[in-house]
Amino acid sequence: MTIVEVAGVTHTRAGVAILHDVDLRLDAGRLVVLAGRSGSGKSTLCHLVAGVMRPTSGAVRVADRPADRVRDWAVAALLPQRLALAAEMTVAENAGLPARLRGRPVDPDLFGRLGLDAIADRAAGATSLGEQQRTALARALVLGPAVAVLDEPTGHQDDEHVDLILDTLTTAATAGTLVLVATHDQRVIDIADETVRLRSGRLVR
Ligand SMILES: Nc1ncnc2c1ncn2[C@@H]1O[C@H](COP(=O)(O)OP(=O)(O)OP(=O)(O)O)[C@@H](O)[C@H]1O
Repeated sequence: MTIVEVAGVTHTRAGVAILHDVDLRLDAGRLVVLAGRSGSGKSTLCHLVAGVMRPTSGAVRVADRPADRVRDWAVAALLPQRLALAAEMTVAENAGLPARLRGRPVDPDLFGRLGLDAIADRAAGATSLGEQQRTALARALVLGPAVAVLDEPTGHQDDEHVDLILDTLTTAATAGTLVLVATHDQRVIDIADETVRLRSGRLVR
C-alpha cells in the first residue's frame, strides 16, 4: 500500500531551487533510506513529507491526503534534526506527548528498546544530546504512525546506542510503519529495504 507519494516536486527557497522534479512512491512497512551529501536536500524532502512545509510546485501526499493537511502524528510523525523537546518536561512526558494528546497508551517496551528507562523521569533539558535524540525518536514512533520521517536519527549516538536504534527502526517497519530515514550512516543503509539518493536536489535511484 502506497503511503507517501511525491509527484513532480520542485522546491525553491530564497530564489534557489533546492529540490528539482522529485518523484517518489513509498509503501507501508518498509525501511527506506534517503541518502545524499550534506546540502543535497534530504532535510527539505523530510519536511515536505512530514507536512511542515508545502512544495513550491508539485504534490506531496501522505495516506492519500496533501501532506501539509495531515497534522496527525498517528499518520505522519517527524524526528527533526533540531529536536524540539520541552526542556522542563521529563523524557517520558516528551516521548509520550503524542499519545497523551490522543488518550492512547504508550507501548511499554518502546523506552526500554531505546535505552531510556533509567532516565524516563529526568527533565529532558538535563539529559545528554544523544539521550534527547532518542527521546525525540521515541516521540516520533509512539503512535505507530503510517510514516515516521527521521532526519539523521543516529547523528548523536555511540555504537551501542546505534544498535538500539537500528533494532527500533526494524521493529517499527515490521509493525507496518513506513520508516523514512535521512542519513549518511552506512550502518542504517546496510539494514534498509531500499535506498534512494539525492544529488543536488535530484533523485537518483
Ligand atoms: N531556509 C532556507 N533558505 C535558503 N536555502 C536553504 C534553506 N534551507 C535549506 N537551504 C539550502 O537548501 C539546500 C538543501 O538543504 P537541506 O537541509 O535540505 O540539505 P541536507 O541534505 O539535509 O543537508 P545535511 O545533511 O547537511 O542536513 C542547502 O544548500 C541549504 O543551504
